[in-house]
Amino acid sequence: MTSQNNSRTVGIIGAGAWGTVFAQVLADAGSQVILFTPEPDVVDSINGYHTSRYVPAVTLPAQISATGNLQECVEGAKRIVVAVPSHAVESALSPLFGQIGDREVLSLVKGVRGGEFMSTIISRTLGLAEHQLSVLSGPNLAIEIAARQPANTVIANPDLERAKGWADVCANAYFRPYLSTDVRGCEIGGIVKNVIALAVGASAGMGLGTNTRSALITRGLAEMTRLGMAMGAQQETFLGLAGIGDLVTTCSSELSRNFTFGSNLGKGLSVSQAKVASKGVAEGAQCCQDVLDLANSLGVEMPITEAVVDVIHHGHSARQMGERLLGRPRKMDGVSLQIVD
Ligand SMILES: NC(=O)C1=CN([C@@H]2O[C@H](COP(=O)(O)OP(=O)(O)OC[C@H]3O[C@@H](n4cnc5c(N)ncnc54)[C@H](O)[C@@H]3O)[C@@H](O)[C@H]2O)C=CC1
Ligand SMILES: O=C(CO)COP(=O)(O)O
Repeated sequence: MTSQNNSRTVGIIGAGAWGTVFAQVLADAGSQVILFTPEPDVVDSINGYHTSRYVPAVTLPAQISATGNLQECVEGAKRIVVAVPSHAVESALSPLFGQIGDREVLSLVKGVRGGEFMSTIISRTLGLAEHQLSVLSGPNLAIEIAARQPANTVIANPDLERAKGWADVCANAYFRPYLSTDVRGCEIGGIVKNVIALAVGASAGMGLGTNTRSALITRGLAEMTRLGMAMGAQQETFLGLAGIGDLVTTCSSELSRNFTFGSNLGKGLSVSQAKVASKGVAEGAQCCQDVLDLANSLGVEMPITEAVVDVIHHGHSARQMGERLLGRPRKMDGVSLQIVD
């Protein structure tokens, strides 16, 4: 099936859980959507049966088709969405360098690599002009949205008209975008919440309850905000959907791969066992070292992130993580904006 070359055709690169469900969001808002994935069984399943193993028990709208040919995905598309995991962004997009023209691009990716945010890497890899890329981030568990449960999100671009353009294309009866000019803040929120969800998941896996969860969410918000402020983000972003909103969702749901990954660690699985058990990419495990490196380069203190890195990369147990955080020196309550707290 090929896309129709009209103003409502969107090409999505990446047909995992979020790319596929976002295709449904766009189709329900009136677009034709063509998904690219290198997985032939997923192409066949979407084109032949309107189903995908990434979103079980969901029948996708007829306006969605799939292709294993990257050029076919983008050639008829008026707008382009990037929905691959952070580690695959460069390999997935590099064949398209210089071919996007003046079309608008939207990143759904939540990750950081080598000190660079996804907006920077995607823009460079595709050869985009300034502000051609918008970022979508918020409390958006794909499986809930697949069931058309109400969800809000944030679309960010320093040029608000471009963010509005994307909001017009994806707003529907159950999906409501808010707007922001704070791309960096939205990206930091979407990254750090995954790391904190690993810690919260680990505490849940150890059998700990809601007090521990609230403590980690609150102090996690402080870490996220400190890093964001040190990087020029706006403080209010972290009190919005892309900050506390996504943090609460990801730290509260067994639908979250990061929460589940952490929970498996808390139950005693090794990092490699937890990775095998994971039903999709857990970006927090992929990116926690990058977040810590970024924080260290700026002199920002992120004790929960540091403890997560020690579990993911240095063989610490979930129990050791808890002991270490509880043994820290006394602090003042509240979100201090001092980079060292
Ligand atoms: N699943 C969710 O609820 C949400 C996910 N996100 C973010 O969206 C991004 C993608 O996540 P998911 O779709 O959930 O991942 P997933 O783990 O469900 O699927 C990953 C997809 O990427 C594809 N892929 C891998 N390498 C590729 C390549 N080189 N070229 C093209 N496709 C490639 C795989 O074939 C697979 O279809 C992540 O950064 C995640 O944090 C953001 C919000 C919600
Ligand atoms: O970003 C998400 C929810 O907003 C998805 O979280 P997980 O990647 O942990 O499943």
